[in-house]
Amino acid sequence: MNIGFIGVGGMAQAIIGGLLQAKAFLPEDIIVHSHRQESYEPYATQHHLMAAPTNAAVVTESDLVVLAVTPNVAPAVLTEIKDQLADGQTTLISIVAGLSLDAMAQLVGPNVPILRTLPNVNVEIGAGMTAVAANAQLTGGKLTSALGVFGAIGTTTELAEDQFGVFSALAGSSPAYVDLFIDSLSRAGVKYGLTKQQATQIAAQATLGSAKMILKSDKIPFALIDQVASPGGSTVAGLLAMEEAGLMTAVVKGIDATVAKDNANSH
Ligand SMILES: NC(=O)C1=CN([C@@H]2O[C@H](COP(=O)(O)OP(=O)(O)OC[C@H]3O[C@@H](n4cnc5c(N)ncnc54)[C@H](O)[C@@H]3O)[C@@H](O)[C@H]2O)C=CC1
Ligand SMILES: O=C(O)[C@@H]1CCC=N1
Repeated sequence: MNIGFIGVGGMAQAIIGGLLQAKAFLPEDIIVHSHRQESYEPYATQHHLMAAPTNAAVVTESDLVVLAVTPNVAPAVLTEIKDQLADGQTTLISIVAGLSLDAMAQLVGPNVPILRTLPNVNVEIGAGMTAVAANAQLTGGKLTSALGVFGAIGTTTELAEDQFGVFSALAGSSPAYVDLFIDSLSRAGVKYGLTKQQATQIAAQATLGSAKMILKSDKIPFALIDQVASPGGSTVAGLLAMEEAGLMTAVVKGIDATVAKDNANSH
């Protein structure tokens, strides 16, 4: 089984890094091509991957092909590789935000098995959160293989396509928002005399532990707050000050803006 990548930007590199770390694919079974030869060739050489000369060649060489280009060029790339996909032998896996199964089928034809996914960058360390939706052509062993790609590098969840927008905000974009939160905690630590490195390590480890607690607990996060906020203590003072500054409203507004932009870009 081999896997090709069309587009070798930030997200493709995160997936490839995760797959190599998980030993889900051998380096020589990973084929890459993207727009700029000067960036994908050195990347392929560095990681001992196969570099293909064209997008069409990636499809011809691959059992699974991951479309990892930005949404604005995805339709043109799908049109470019349509003939190589037409026999339905290669499974198309898209990670393109906002691009529906129907829109893809209209571009590549009705026989192609397609898995629409929305991974997040944490796949790079095997801790991804990926939404998946398969079309009717993707069944049996082909479906198992396609799902296995993301199962090897994190958690997957089957999702109705009309929920991909909110998923993209809560899982696809949220690593950036959590990074902002951790950096804000860390900056506050610097304000009180910690080094940035110390403060970041402390804030990141505390955030990781809290996420693990939430996943393990049968309580909602709001209930866990009360476990931390001692009566008359410092945490409740901090919580009230954060709320006065509008933390929850700011987060929900951020998600509203993310979902609105995803909707505007979707087809
Ligand atoms: N960055 C993230 O955390 C996530 C990104 N995505 C999706 O992943 C896709 C890629 O995003 P990024 O990696 O962030 O973008 P990027 O800009 O880092 O990578 C895009 C890649 O596509 C290549 N490319 C452009 N035109 C091409 C063409 N005609 N043929 C072949 N390759 C071409 C570029 O050279 C580059 O390697 C997007 O569709 C995005 O919606 C989905 C989930 C998370
Ligand atoms: O920013 C973006 O458009 C993509 C979708 C989810 C994460 N990154």
